[in-house]
Amino acid sequence: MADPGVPVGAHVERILGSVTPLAPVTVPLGDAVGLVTAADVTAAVSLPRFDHAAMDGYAVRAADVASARPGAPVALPVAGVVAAGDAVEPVLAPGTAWRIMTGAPVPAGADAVVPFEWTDRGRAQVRIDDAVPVARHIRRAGEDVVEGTVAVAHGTVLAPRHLALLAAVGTAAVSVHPASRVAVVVTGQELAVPDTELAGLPGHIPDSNSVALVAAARAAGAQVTAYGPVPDDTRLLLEQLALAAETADLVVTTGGVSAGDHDVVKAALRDREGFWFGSVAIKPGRPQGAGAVTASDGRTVPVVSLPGTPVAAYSSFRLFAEPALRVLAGQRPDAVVRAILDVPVDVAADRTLVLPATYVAPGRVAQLAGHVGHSQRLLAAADVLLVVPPGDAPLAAGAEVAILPLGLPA
Ligand SMILES: Nc1nc2c(c(=O)[nH]1)N[C@H]1C(S)=C(S)[C@@H](COP(=O)(O)OP(=O)(O)OC[C@H]3O[C@@H](n4cnc5c(N)ncnc54)[C@H](O)[C@@H]3O)O[C@H]1N2
Ligand code: MOO
Repeated sequence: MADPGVPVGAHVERILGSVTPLAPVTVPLGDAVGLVTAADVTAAVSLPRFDHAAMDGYAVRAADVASARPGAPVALPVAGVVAAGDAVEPVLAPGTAWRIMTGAPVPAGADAVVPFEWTDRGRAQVRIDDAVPVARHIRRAGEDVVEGTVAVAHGTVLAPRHLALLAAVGTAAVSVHPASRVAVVVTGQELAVPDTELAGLPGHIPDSNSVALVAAARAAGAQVTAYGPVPDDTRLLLEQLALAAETADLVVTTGGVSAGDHDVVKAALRDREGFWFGSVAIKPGRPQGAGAVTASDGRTVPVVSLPGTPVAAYSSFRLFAEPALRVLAGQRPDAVVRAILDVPVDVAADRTLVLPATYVAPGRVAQLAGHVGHSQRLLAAADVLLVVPPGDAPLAAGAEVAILPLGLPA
């Protein structure tokens, strides 16, 4: 009877056991997109920084124009003009108006802005056709963010909107966990780099795992270096692994982890302290390995060893390597996304199934027809992978299921 394998969650936990967030660095906002804040960021200046006009028009005291009605206007002398960027601190005397542009500081003493459309746009004197309530068309200092309060919290994945907010509250640089460095080491003497002329090389196939995993790690925000293909030789593999660990925060290997005569990754690492090779209760992706090596500078570099079969390599990367990348980046390891099944799916009693599926409507997914376990064509055609945990009965239409989205992050 085959080993049922350890549960998916237990294997994730094993990997995360040797992963800690990367030490924070301070980077300019322009370099921070996609990185995670390592501390709360407080506002250096309020937003808005000062009371400013929200419309082009006239700053007034609301009381001075309270009697204005269409047909019974009020006239006020215009004391001056202030535009956005004028380095002035104007003062409004009672019974006067300042001509003011959107974004300009509201003169002290004014408490409302009358838009041009309600006036004759006069320059020396202005006719105001209607009353305005106090505070109308003024954006108050600090009404959005008050100086000294938290603008962006610790643990935020910095998107363009967060960077804009940080800039707006006077922040030029931010403390973040740096982008992780991932080494992808593919193994297998059958592998040829993709532009190799295969005609004279019977038994060889294009290396697609390097392409997939380099791109997947980049899409997850990592800086990636590819090593290999490494032939089935433990000495060469250990050399490449040691080299890879020197400049990586995580090493991902593919191939050579099952039961064959040439399963080089397992042969090279299985007896090392801290390494584990065995079965995970999942299909595809049953044979897996994990451990850590020590770089020459003393860093512990986690190693995630994925099976070579391309669909298993990709889905295992998403399930087992990405949580480690999230932790390195300062995020929570899990990023569970769910969808509703449009049609039932079979489950397995003893293992998680990973199945290609497409969206049939927003939030509703259906397994792709013709699933044969290792089809790279179906993986490429899918929108999501269903992650169906072990169970006793098929999951019904309408049931919620965890998914791995396959699109690129927005
Ligand atoms: N006797 C057993 N045989 C196998 C078992 C088992 O339990 N007992 N498990 C099977 C399962 S499940 C999987 S998955 C594979 C995983 O094997 P390995 O990780 O050792 O991978 P390889 O043997 O190196 O390769 C498997 C397959 O994938 C192709 N491959 C590998 N690397 C690449 C690449 N970079 N690009 C494209 N294709 C690649 C390789 O040529 C093989 O066809 O083991 C089963 N066997
Ligand atoms: O576990 Mo493997 O099912 O062929 O990826």
